[in-house]
This record gives sequence, C-alpha cells and structure tokens, in this order.
Amino acid sequence: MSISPEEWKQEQARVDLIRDKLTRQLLQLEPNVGQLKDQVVDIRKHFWDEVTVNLANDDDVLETFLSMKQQAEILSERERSHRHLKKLADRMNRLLPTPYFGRIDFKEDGSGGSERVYVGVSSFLDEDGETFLVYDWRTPIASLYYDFPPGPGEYDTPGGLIRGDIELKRQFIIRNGRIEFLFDTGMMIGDELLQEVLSKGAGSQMKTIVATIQKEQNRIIRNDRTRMLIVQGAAGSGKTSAALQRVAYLLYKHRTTLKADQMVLFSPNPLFNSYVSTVLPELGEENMQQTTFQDYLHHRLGRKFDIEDPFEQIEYVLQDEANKPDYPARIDGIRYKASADFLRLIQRYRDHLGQEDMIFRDYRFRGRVLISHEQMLAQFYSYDPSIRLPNKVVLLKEWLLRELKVLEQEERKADWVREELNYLDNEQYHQAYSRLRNRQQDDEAGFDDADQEEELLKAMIVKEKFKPLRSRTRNLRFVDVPALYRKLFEDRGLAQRLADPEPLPRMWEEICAYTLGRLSRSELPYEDATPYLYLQETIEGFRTNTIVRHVLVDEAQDYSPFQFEFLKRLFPRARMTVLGDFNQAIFAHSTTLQGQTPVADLYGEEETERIVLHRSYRSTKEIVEFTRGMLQDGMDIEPFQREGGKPQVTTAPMPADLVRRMAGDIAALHAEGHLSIGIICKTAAESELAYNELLGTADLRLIRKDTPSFEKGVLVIPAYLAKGVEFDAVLLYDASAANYSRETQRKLFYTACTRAMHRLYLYSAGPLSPFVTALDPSTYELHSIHT
Ligand SMILES: Nc1ncnc2c1ncn2[C@@H]1O[C@H](COP(=O)(O)OP(=O)(O)OP(=O)(O)O)[C@@H](O)[C@H]1O
Repeated sequence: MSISPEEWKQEQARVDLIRDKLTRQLLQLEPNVGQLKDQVVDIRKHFWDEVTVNLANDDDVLETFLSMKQQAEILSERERSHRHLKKLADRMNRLLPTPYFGRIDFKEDGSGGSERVYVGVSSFLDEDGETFLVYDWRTPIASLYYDFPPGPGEYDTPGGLIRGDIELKRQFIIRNGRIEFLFDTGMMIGDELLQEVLSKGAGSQMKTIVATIQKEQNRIIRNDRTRMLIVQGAAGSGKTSAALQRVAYLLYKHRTTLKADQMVLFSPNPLFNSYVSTVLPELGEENMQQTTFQDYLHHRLGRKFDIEDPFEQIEYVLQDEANKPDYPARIDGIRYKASADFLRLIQRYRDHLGQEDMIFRDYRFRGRVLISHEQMLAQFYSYDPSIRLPNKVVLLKEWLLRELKVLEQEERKADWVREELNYLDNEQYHQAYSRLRNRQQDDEAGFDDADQEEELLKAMIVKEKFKPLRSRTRNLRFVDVPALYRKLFEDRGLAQRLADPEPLPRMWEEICAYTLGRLSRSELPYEDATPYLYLQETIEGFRTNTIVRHVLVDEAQDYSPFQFEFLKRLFPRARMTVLGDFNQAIFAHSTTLQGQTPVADLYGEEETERIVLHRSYRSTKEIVEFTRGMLQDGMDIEPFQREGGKPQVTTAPMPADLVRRMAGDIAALHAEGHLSIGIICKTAAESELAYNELLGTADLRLIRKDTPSFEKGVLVIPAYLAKGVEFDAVLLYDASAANYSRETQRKLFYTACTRAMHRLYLYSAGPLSPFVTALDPSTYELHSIHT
C-alpha cells in the first residue's frame, strides 16, 4: 500500500527524533561508562591498599576477612554497574543506524485510543524511563507484528491474553538513519520486505531475520512450553535462522535466570559454527556454546581409540564400492548400529551383565597376578542383585582400593623392596628424613631413627609402585569395556539372545568380522563410537552436565536415535530443540523427524511438540521448482515468490570443455554481482580435482573438513561440508550419471543443489544423472556442447 509523501516525511521526522534522543542519552551515558571502568581498574589495582591485613589473633583475622569482603563487594558492585551501563550503551549504539523496522498501531479492547508500537532489535525508553519509544522484538506486544495481519490480534502476557485490533502494520528499511523503504502491509510480514531482504547476496556469515520473521517461524522462536521441540523443515525454510533467533528470545525472556553459556548448539561441522557465529552478537546477545558431536566423542574416547570422524565415514560410503568387499556389510552395520534396535540390544546387555558375564582385567604386579579377574567377578556378583550395575562397579572400586591397601602393606616385606633401597637417590633419602623429623616433632616419645627410616623408605617405594594400580582403580579401568564391546561381535549366541525379539541384521556375520578387524587395530569406526560410549557409561554411570539448560541440535536428521538418547542423558536438566530435514539425510544412517520416531519418544508425547515448515526462502522459485522434483513428497515444498533464471544444465563429451564453460560461467556470475559462489563436489577427492582443474580461472579456495571458517569468494567444497550454508550461485561440478545414480545418493544431490540462492548450474561429461533426467524438462535449460 502506498504511503503519501507527507506521511513519509513524518516517519522520517520520527526517526530523526529518536536518533536525537539516542544521541543525547548516549552523551550522558558514555562518560559514566568510562568513569565506572576507571573505577573498576582502580579498585582492582589498589585492592590490597584498602584491606587491613592482620592475622595476629582470631579477632584480627575476622576483621581482615570482613575488610576483604567489603572491598570485594564494592568491586563487584562497580563491575555490575559497568556491565549494565555498557550493555545499555551498546544497545543504543546498535539502534542508531536502524532504530526499528516495524510499526503496528494497536487498539486494545476496551481502551480509548490506539498505541503506536515501533519494533526494533532492542527496547529504547524515553528519558522518563517509562515510555517505550522502541519495543524489543522479543517483548510480548511485538509478537503481534509477526503473528497477525491488520485486523483482530492478540498476544500473551504474564497477566493473561490481551486482545484488540491492529489498525496499521507498517514496515521500514532504515539505513544510517534514512528511511529507504516504507510500506503498509495487508499481510503478516509483507512479501515486499522479504523480497528485498532475500534478493541480497549471500555472505560468509549468516544474517539475522528479526525484521521478517514469518508466523510459523515465530512459533518456533517463542515456543516455551514443551521439553522437546522438533522442527522438520524443507531446505532453506529458515530452521537454523529460527533456532538462532530462538536462542536470543529465550535469553531475553529468561534474562534473570538463563545465561548464554547454559545453551549449547550442536552443529554439523566446525565450519558451520563459524558461519552462524555472528548472528547473536548482531542481536546484542552473547554467543551460546557451539560444538559438534564428534568433538564430544573425541573428548571422551580420543585417548583410547583412533576414532573415525563422520566425514571419513561418508567418504567411504560415497566412494566406488567396486574394490571394497566389506562395503555391503559395513553399510548394513552403519544402519543397524544407529538403530533403536541396537540401542535396545545394549540395554539388554546391561541387564545381562548385572547377572553374569562381566569382564574385568587382572591386576598384575611385577609379573604376577595380584588380584585376578576371577576374584573380581566373585566379589562383583556377591553384591545384592538389585543393586544397579554402575553402583556395583563403584562398590567393586571401593573393595579394590581396600584390597590394594592390604596388599601394599604386605608387599613392603618383599625382597625386591630391600634391594631397591640400595638404589635410592639422595633426594628420596632426604624426603624420608624430613618426614621422619616431622613425625618425631609430633610425637614426643622418640624413635629408633635407622629402623624407622628404613620402614618409611620401604613404604614410599611400594606406594610409588602401587600408584598406577590405584589410579587405574579410581578411573574404573578394571572394567574391560573394549572386551565387553567386542564380545557382542564375538559371541553369536549372546548377540542373538540380546537382540530378541528383533532380528539381527542380515549380514551380521560379516558385520562382526568387519567390526572386530577394526577394533583389533584400536580403530573405532564412527558408527561404533556412540554405542561404545553408551555401553561404557551404562556400566560406569552416565556423565551428566546439569548446568546446560537448553540444547539445540541442527541437521538433526544426521543423528541416530542412539545419539539422541545420549544427549538426553548427558543434559538431564535441558530442554531440547531439534531441527532437521529428512530429505537432506546424507549419512547412511538417518533419523526421520516425522511420525512416531525414537526422537519423538525421547521425552514422551506430552512433552513434545512438532512444527513443520513447508516454505522455502533461500532459493528462487525456479530453483525450488527444479529441486523439489527430486523428492517424493517435494510438492509440499512451497517456493517463495522470488524469481531468477532457471537452473542451467550443461553436458559435453569431454570434461575439459566443461571446465572452460565453468570458468566462463563464474566470470559471468561475477559480472552480475554474485560474489559468493560454491563449486560443490561429491567427495574430498573430487573437490581436489575440481580445484586443480579450475585453478587460475578464478580466486579459488579449497574447503576441507578442517578449514576453520568461510571466506568470501569461489569455494570448492564437498557437499557434506556445505550442509547448512548457502551461496549466491552453486555450480555442481559433476552431475553425471556415473557420479550420482544410486538411490542413496539422491539426498546428497538434493542437498548440494539446494545450497543455491539465485543461480544453479549443473555440469556433466557424458550421460546426466537420472536425478535430473527424471525431472520435468521445463524446470531447467539444457545445453549440449559438441566438440
Ligand atoms: N523470515 C525470514 N526472513 C528473511 N530471510 C529468511 C527468513 N527465513 C529464512 N530466511 C533466509 O533463508 C535462508 C535459509 O535459511 P536457513 O539457513 O535458516 O534455512 P534452513 O532451513 O536451516 O536450511 P537448510 O536446512 O537447507 O540448511 C537464509 O538466507 C535465511 O536468512
């Protein structure tokens, strides 16, 4: 709806007024921030000058303590005030160029007039400290802006539901204090603004979407009811964006109780971490913790095993299977080991181990068995059967420590100890002598120094030698977890009984051979790492983190039920937000987020809410129409009405012709202003090849799994590392049938193509992938180069 020049002028005048007020308040505030900072520095520097330290008697100690406490309180009060004012000033500085992006005029039922509510990234109050000149987008009233078109609307407050009428809904684009775009909208968030925002180029970092949050995304952001929120959303539907704004919302809503470091985001890879790391700071919030599941596995098992990472696994899965006799068994194994069936098998194994079959390691000392595994077994199974497995392990640990104490004392009499006495160095003698002196000071009676010294030295020698046994006991290393895990693959009868009533996978024999082979080389395949750790913790007791209150899992389709079960146990006090797209499940195991799944069962029906996003914002209409054709249920995906060229598919008999074509396309894209370009490949090897082929034609960067952050430019990248990110233009390096024809590769192909915002190019030397030839030919343009 058009806005009269007069109204535009009035709105600009208001922007100017708000900026004036911001500047004025900042002028008052900033010197105070500076002063407080100086005071904090000063107090820290002279902390001890103000404290009278006197420890002569109890009263003096108390006085010293009180004076220290007082000084510490002054310091922490100044630090708090400084932090508070600094945050306030930062917020105002952030508002200066763009004070707000939306306005609604809301007439509450039963009230006289309507209120103008201007919505921005944070609230700004007039000098009276009461009048809201700008409302933070996370305030209850601001939800009207996202949830309703003009007309009746309502919002939730702690005091109850407020109903009324939205008389006007206006949107702004304000840059450096100038209104560049202004319109009234009859819809939720007008498509004009979204068009404008989405037509921009992709950057090396994700952007905030607060000005254009869509209603269904707002449901994700503000959902605060259930323990578990599951979001299944099409590629580019804003899952990651919604998750990040959700973090900002929760930090605001629960600002007195929730801190950023109590929230953890599990990301698909470290690159993604850097891609999303600027969103929260842009919104004036601190970043939450970010990690990957692999990091956690590595942290827990990295010292014992050479753990395969998920990218090595996917490389294996994607490579040509012709020369790999293990291939079908491994794929079968990957699926099975990620399944709820295998989880149940391990849980039954835990119950079984409570009754029999535990495996302990002998304690050996100087070539002989000190405590045998049989003794441990007898002790272990002598405990009451009702005691839980990890508690029995703790009891056994305590028993072992007691046994070691007795054995250690006996050992002092052994001949080898006497012999060792001769080899002690001066330092050790000196130590024994001073200990003896100390003892004698405590004990008036006096000693025969020589005998005492010898006894003490012997005790020291044995104690030192028993040290590793004690530490092994404290770390529960007497439980042979690797052997227990191996046993599952060695004892066919046992596995069969534990799996019952579910069947073991068809290729169980081969899976066992493969797994045992890898374990014998101290290698832990990625598919075994979580089950192994789960078994270990189920025996030894689960580690828990009770500080974290919220866990977000992005690209959740790539997590197994096992991993979810694990996260639930690891963070017992946390709520969970799980975001994914089943159509982008690129790993051989995958989790569906639709229907009754192990993920949905994690916290039970009552505690779980599910939201499905159908609309895709990232790609142009043409690209969505092309890519959704690759999926069975693709027609559910709605493109956002943003136009661009149709995807371009080029075939040629010779790869060299395609490389020339690609170089030309990159140059043309640059000329059109598309600076972020992704050349997406299937594997790391293909990426290396593409990089070398195209070297010199553009400013290329090869992205590997250990590349720490994205940079602008032409990136050559394997599809599995491009997960979650986007480019102005995507060039699919090899879309041939030879490269993509297996059904298991469909989702990888789809994921690669859906990374494109504005332009998509596919190249194929020889016949094209059936994923393209099966599409409606009107959804793309085909070019054939003939040489
Ligand atoms: N409401 C919105 N306003 C503006 N831009 C949006 C909105 N929602 C999504 N986008 C944009 O759409 C693109 C895709 O968003 P995002 O990466 O969050 O989607 P996703 O569902 O996580 O995608 P994928 O699963 O394909 O990785 C981003 O550029 C994001 O900024």
